[in-house]
Amino acid sequence: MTKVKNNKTDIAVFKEMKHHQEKICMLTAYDYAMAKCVSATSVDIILVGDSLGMVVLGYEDTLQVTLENMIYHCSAVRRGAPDSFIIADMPYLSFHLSEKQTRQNAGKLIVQGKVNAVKLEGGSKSRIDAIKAIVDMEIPVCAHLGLTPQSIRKFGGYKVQGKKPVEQEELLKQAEEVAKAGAFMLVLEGIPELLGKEITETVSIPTIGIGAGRFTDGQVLVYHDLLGYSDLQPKYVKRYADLNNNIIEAVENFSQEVKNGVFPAPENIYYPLIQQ
Ligand SMILES: Nc1nc(=O)c2c([nH]1)NC[C@@H]1CN(c3ccc(C(=O)N[C@@H](CCC(=O)O)C(=O)O)cc3)CN21
Ligand SMILES: CC(C)C(=O)C(=O)O
Ligand SMILES: [Mg+2]
Repeated sequence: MTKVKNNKTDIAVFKEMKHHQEKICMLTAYDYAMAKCVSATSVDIILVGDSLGMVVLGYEDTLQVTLENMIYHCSAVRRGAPDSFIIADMPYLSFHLSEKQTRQNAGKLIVQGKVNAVKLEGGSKSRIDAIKAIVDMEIPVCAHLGLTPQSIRKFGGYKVQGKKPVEQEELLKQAEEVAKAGAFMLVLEGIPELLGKEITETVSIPTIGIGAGRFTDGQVLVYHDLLGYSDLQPKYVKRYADLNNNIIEAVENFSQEVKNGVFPAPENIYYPLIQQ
């Protein structure tokens, strides 16, 4: 199988990857240092997710994240990953109120946040209109369906969506509609594996799953979750590192060495006095 050449700035690459059944890997990043690490890997897409409200800012949910928060973090991620394909989440209330505000906010993420594309949650009639308005501005849009975290008040918690046949039909219909509206990619979150497979086989655009099983065209996780750097452990997360505990151990070693005078050692000192 020939690997699709990925210059990481052309959205056509992702459609080709779907066509060649080459898995697409997406990961979140929220600042300069994280973006530098992620861009040093084979990860194809960096997502500046509104999950930053929870994992970086300590909010209870993603609803309080502002456009200014997103722009601030996007521009830091861009500085750390100058050549990567970066997608920014449109935060709650930034694409719900009017077409004019939707267009203005998407434009600000592109111009001030310096990202390549924006992502917005939902597939209702007004969300479809929002996707069309942004695509009309030559901005690539990634759609996001299923367990959309900005709908937590409506869902009454982070509950797997599309368990009932009527919900499955509705999600399949919405997936077709976001693709028809011009979305170039679709994130599927928190749905049964069979539905993730059906949607992926039905739509022409690449699907990226998080808690959507094995058959989506790619996978996305939250940086902190895969590194063991958050407390959240939903079923779909696999931990590849144990950062929380590693950090606590390292910081405790530092604190002990300060308290017992082991740090700083002579090699950490400018022009150390001769030891007596
Ligand atoms: N750190 C982090 N990771 C995420 O993936 C994430 C965020 N934050 N914040 C925004 C949303 C919230 N997300 C969540 C949060 C909790 C569950 C959860 O507890 N799920 C249950 C499923 C319950 C059911 O069966 O309906 C689980 O046990 O996995 C899922 C997604 C996904 N997003
Ligand atoms: C989990 C992904 C899909 C997301 O939307 C986020 O990080 O905000
Ligand atoms: Mg998000």
